[in-house]
Amino acid sequence: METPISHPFALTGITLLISAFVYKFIIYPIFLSPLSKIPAAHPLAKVTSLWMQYQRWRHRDFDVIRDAFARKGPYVRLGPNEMVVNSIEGIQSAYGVGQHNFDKHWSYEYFITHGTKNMFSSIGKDHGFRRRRIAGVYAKSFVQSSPHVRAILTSVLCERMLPLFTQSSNPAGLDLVPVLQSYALDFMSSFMFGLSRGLNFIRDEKAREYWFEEYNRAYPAKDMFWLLEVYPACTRFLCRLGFPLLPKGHDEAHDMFEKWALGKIQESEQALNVQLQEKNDTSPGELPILYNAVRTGIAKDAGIRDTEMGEFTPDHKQLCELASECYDHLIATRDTFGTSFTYVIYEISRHQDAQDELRRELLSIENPFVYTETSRSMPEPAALERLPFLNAVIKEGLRLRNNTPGSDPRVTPTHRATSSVGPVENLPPGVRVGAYAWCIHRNPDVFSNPTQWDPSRWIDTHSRGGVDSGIGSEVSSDSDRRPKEKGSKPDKWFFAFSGGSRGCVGQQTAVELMRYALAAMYTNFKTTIADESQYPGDKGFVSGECTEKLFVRFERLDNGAAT
Ligand code: HEM
Repeated sequence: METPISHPFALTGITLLISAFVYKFIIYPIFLSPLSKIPAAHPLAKVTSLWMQYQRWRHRDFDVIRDAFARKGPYVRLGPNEMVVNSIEGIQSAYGVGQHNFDKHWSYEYFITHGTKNMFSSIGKDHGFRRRRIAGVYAKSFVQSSPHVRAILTSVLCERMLPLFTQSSNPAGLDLVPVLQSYALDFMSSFMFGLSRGLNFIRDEKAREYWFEEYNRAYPAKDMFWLLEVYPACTRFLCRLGFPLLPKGHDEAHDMFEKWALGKIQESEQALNVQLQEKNDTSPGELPILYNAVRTGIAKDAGIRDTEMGEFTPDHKQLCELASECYDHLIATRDTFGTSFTYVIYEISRHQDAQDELRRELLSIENPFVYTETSRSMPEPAALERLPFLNAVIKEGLRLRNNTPGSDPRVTPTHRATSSVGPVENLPPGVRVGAYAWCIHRNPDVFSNPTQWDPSRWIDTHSRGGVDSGIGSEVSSDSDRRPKEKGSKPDKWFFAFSGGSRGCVGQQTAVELMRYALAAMYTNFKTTIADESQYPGDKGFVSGECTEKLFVRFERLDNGAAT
């Protein structure tokens, strides 16, 4: 009797199946795919994404990618459908604007909260639409001129942070990481909800510690592989089966933050309602700025006119959308600002000559930020913006310490048949493309002695004409030393805030916060490193568990006069 396998049709079928398999999974990716022209980080990367996923699981992904760039050049293949880039042309393709803007990878869906998308987790037109609602309140012109922003900054800086530095006479120093995280979180939460509804972590250490602990449960740096690379639903299912992939209390911590954010939204709605009904001038700092911007956007989309805003009451779905957006900006702040800014201060504290130069510059302005029991005279934003050295130390710090452990992945979009990334053409939709500012900022052809902290690389001593701090300024100055002109090579390669239409919406605010804090600190204090044994310097990332510590000594100067 004839066995099924010896039947000629069955044999042909199996042969065809094997041929199709070999073609699709071996011949096509190795020889025919547009990605086959890109050197692979590892031979297996040509045919399977498992090699890269294994590196991610072991937290070795960054190391293997950095080594691959060194060995293979600026375009490296990580899988049959994945590549990373380390050139400005590559970045401009993947992180560009408009037509050139790629979609975000699905892993960003992890940042959906309250069952609804926010700007960070949305793609395509939906993203642009959400971003337009809030871009105005993050614009430099708004941040620098709003009396509410100034009131919040004065309160957080002069009533919370500077008194802490003044009291910090311990020779063992003050751990700066949580303090600077708190500075940004206190400011941003007040910017969102109004000063009296914002966080107060600089003063309330216990509340801060509890929040940070829960945060690490909700966003466990070590376990993010499971949440970002394996579908969260699948991860949760495996956890329910008993696999300990996520820390205990992960879901509860998430729920706690969602409830907390929704509560703040309800408080802000009540406060705003009173402000709209009374039509009085809101006390400085009390307007829930971000909440109001998102709420106005939602109301306008629902057809409410400006004159009817007082009668608008968001329903539950709209309140969730408001909570999701505002809470996401707190996550963005927690994950980036404190770590990057600590590094800026770390380098200034290690380089006393640079610190003296910075202090001289800060004391040279018309209204220096001298802080005493009775005087809190904050300079105007433009006076700080035009200081070349102040802006240079910020930019140099951000050059060396800015990156998340991941590559902020994009994917070639579905709305066109093929895309190009730098010289690599004809990429089909769905190819994952990533980049690391950490690597981009250490290119020796762009940044001489790239691993050296050197703020002078951001200063031109001879140029003339309009001055641009390179972090969003256009101010004229009489000094011979000017920030590097916009469009210079290092400036073009500056990628700390990412780029294009999905670049950091909070960058002007972040830089403003840094300028003011540095002006306050270095006009009035001298800083030195007390203990850096638990600090990774420029080797670390932003986000993560923030277990790093940097102890800094603060020495009060006599009314800001340099010692
Ligand atoms: C030094 C501090 C900061 C750094 C280095 C930084 C860096 C970045 C980067 C690299 C991105 C792009 C991420 C991606 O493509 O996946 C981003 C996006 C974003 N950042 Fe920041 N950021 C900082 C501070 C802030 C602050 C203070 C806020 C507060 C609002 C903020 C809010 C955001 C938001 C909402 C996005 C998403 C933008 C969008 O999807 O259109 N960031 N940031």
